[in-house]
Amino acid sequence: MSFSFDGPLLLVGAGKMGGALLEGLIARGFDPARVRVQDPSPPNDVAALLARHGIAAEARVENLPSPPGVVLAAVKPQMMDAVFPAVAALAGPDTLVVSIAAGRTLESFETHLAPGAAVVRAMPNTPAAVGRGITVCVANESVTPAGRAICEALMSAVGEVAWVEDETLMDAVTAISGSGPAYVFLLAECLAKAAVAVGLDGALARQLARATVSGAGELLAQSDLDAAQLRRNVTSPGGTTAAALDVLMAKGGMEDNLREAVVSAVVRSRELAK
Ligand SMILES: NC(=O)C1=CN([C@@H]2O[C@H](COP(=O)(O)OP(=O)(O)OC[C@H]3O[C@@H](n4cnc5c(N)ncnc54)[C@H](OP(=O)(O)O)[C@@H]3O)[C@@H](O)[C@H]2O)C=CC1
Ligand SMILES: O=C(O)[C@@H]1CCC=N1
Repeated sequence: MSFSFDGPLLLVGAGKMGGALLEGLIARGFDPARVRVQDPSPPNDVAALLARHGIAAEARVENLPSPPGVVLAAVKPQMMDAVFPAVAALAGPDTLVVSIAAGRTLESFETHLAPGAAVVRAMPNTPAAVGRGITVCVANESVTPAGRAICEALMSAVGEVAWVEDETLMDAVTAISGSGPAYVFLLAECLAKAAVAVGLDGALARQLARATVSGAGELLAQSDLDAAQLRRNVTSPGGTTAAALDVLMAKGGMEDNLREAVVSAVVRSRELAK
């Protein structure tokens, strides 16, 4: 994997998502010596990752030997206006700014940067930590093909990458793939609770839920069949799955519920832009 930019990678906000990206990048060969991290108090698991690779977590990064090649802005959207102006002051003419903040527009970064600054708005997800993420990106007009290639190299190190040209689609992307892992983890939680309700002990319930959700996910990833066919393959006529799906697929069931949930996430993403 080649990461062809000069200067350090400056990660601003090494929390759950910034930490997951860094973990994935280092695991796939990004040189930790090129990383600077601004985060006054990373969570314990990220602090341990940084310590393992000799990376300091700095309360505020000020003295860089050269402008960062890439700034990865990964603080909470609500904090970005407070944090980003000082970070923007470190940027040079060739710095590529990549924001992963939900809702925050390209314009909200451009206002703090010199005219013509290259900015990408990206939406990754936490499976990036195990190289199984998906990131959707949109670039402003100043991002060159080389800038896109740098962003593509960074994000494809931790999973799949897709680009959109219409920034307004990013709210929908956020609601689907950014937040989506939480919906799947909730499914695993609910499955484990249901298992207990029908008589299994908690440990076996959690084991079955974890193996079933991750195994089904892996089958979906590896199979040529689509999700609907894989579902039909489990569903013997008149059998147990059909009995369960009659409940889940009833009007007001999972499809309606998930659509409402996604719409709610889209609305929230738009609110975070303000
Ligand atoms: N979590 C996810 O699945 C995804 C998150 N995102 C986006 O990633 C961003 C981060 O989200 P997430 O990782 O969940 O949030 P976290 O709160 O886990 O991470 C943000 C980190 O920034 C730290 N921080 C606070 N102040 C500063 C500062 N002045 N300079 C640098 N860092 C600071 C926080 O510390 P402290 O906790 O002490 O405040 C925290 O460690 C958000 O914008 C979110 O929209 C995008 C895709 C998926
Ligand atoms: O919940 C959030 O706002 C962030 C963005 C997508 C996933 N987590």
